[in-house]
Amino acid sequence: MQAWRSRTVPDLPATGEQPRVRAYDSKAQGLAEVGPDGGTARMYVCGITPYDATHLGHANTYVGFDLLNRVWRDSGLLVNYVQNVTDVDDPLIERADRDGVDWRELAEEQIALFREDMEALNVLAPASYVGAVEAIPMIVELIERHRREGLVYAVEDPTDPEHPDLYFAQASDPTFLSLSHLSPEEARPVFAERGGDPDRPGKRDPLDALVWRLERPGEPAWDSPFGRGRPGWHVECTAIALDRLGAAFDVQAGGSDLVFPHHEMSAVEGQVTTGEVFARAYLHSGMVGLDGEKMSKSRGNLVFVSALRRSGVDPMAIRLALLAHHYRSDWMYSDADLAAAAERLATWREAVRLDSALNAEATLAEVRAALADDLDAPRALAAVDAWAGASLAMDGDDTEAPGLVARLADGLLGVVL
Ligand SMILES: Nc1ncnc2c1ncn2[C@@H]1O[C@H](COS(=O)(=O)NC(=O)[C@@H](N)CS)[C@@H](O)[C@H]1O
Ligand SMILES: [Zn+2]
Repeated sequence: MQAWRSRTVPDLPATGEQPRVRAYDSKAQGLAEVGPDGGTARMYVCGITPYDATHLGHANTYVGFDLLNRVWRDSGLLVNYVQNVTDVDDPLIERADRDGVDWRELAEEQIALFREDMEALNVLAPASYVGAVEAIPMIVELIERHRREGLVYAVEDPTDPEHPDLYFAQASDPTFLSLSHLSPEEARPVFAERGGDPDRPGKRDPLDALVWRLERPGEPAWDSPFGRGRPGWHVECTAIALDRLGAAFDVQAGGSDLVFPHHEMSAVEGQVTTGEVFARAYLHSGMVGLDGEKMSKSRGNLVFVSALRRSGVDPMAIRLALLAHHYRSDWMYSDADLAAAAERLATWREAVRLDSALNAEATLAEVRAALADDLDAPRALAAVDAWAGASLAMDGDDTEAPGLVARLADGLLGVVL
């Protein structure tokens, strides 16, 4: 599937020894260096389920991990960034049914909107942007392999004997639950809340995840050696990541609501396939809320990037409103966030238009140090605030500085001044 267009990332001068970027790894439950010493960094950031796109929660997650992409590039690494689109799954079909539209059309229209929003927010496009539907052949191949190895079994469900759907046996990977650090008892309600079916009769373990749902009337279905049907959610990301990135890629990322079951399940299904870790680190962004509740499709309390853009809000102000909060923090969005961001944007733009200003090499070094420390964007923004404020208050004679800050704002923070 086609991704979107990315602005070129400006080159920035060296400022001494570059610190290796560290980020909080949910599995290790601590900061870990992420990415290789050299060569190509490999990152998989789970993509949208294409309806209600692109709300500020989605944007918070993609802008957050866009920083890692930019920091890696700035340190001289190439980046192989892969993102999926869950363009077939229960929630999408349910929404299409609710709105009386074809689920394919809904997906198509929402993916187009998502691409536009990502481009406007200056999020660098993934090298591979892969839809679940187009990935079905590789998903079927992976399930067939797991079936041959006895890792996937048909559920003999007395309440639904015609549909012995296929499930992945979590017991096949002893490291199951080591990503979320949940006990089976804690995991069970979370699984039920996020698309799982722990109470289905006939499963070997309540936490076993669906990998292939046999065709029901009115549901989309594709041929497979194990009957017409469609893929489960988690196996989609395992198949795409293994196909495009291979085993033990550097980072698997997404919002904190993906830790369990989604990333846990994708990881075990990947690990039993390759015998290696699925990802070396698992990074998760915090939840953006509105009026006291997490912004979510089910609640419908959503603020859309496209609506803000249509109302004349500069997408760079939206990006700055997001960057003002640490990517791992849960926070409540309010219009005040946007107003403050617009102010900051105006100040930065005024300062980079000065003919000369205060030297900005220390600012560049501070922004780099901040982002290398668990993508600390608020600290990076404060460094640029300090340079802009001081440069607007007194005459600086460095004619290179304004251009350098404009380039570092774009290259490292994705903020185009
Ligand atoms: N309120 C929110 N705040 C922050 N991130 C959010 C919020 N809601 C959703 N996200 C993140 O946005 C990304 C896309 O969410 S989604 O559209 O529901 N899609 C999915 O989770 C799956 N298609 C991943 S394979 C996920 O990483 C999710 O964690
Ligand atoms: Zn995913």
